[in-house]
Amino acid sequence: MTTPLAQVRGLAKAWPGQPLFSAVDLDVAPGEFVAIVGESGVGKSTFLNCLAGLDTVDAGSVSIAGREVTTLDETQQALFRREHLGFVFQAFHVLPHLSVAHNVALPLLLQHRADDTRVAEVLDAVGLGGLGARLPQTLSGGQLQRVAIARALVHRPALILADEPTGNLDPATAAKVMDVLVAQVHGERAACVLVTHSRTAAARADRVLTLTATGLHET
Ligand SMILES: Nc1ncnc2c1ncn2[C@@H]1O[C@H](COP(=O)(O)OP(=O)(O)OP(=O)(O)O)[C@@H](O)[C@H]1O
Repeated sequence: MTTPLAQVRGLAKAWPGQPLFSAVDLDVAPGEFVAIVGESGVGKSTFLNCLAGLDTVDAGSVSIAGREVTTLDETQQALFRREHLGFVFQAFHVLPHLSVAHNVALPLLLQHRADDTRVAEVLDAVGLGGLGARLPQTLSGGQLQRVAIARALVHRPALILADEPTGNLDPATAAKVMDVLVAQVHGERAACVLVTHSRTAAARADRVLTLTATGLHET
């Protein structure tokens, strides 16, 4: 059996006065695409943040690429994320004063691996070829979402975490974005955890799991 790229055991999380989930177990293999669905407010985005070390956990362990993420200090977590993770947030977090190409290049620049050819390649892949010199404010919401996706993929991360990446897109563009994610996962053997309310997007995953208060369940 392939060693999991991400392994979660007994994860539990509550906000003050608001228990979310407990007993969450998950294995994601390299080259595997997992979709997580579930009722609004159950804690899907929080779960992704826990995987990325962006939110603390109350119990359990998260191992990614053989490293126990929950025991790293903040600096170590930031370096770990930079190298191993690509994160597509619900809010795009695109930097307004940088060009589209510069925004997409950031993960490479942070690792001192500038690569204009790769930036052009991912912009092409998400249908934004030729828009690299533009400023984000001149793009539509759907185009900004694709900038965020290109930025999450540009450094070929081992694990892609995507929070509703097609939420702002029309069906045709959403399908194209899912094509890019699937190609990255299956072509580059990245692992991907996608959180979505879209049945169409979830259907592109290898496995669909439902998050409830008592864990992740096969659907
Ligand atoms: N930093 C935070 N501090 C306190 N409560 C929070 C925080 N982040 C999220 N929550 C609360 O935790 C609950 C779960 O939020 P989360 O966004 O993880 O759910 P979700 O399943 O992704 O929801 P949706 O499908 O609507 O996006 C919500 O009630 C939210 O208000």
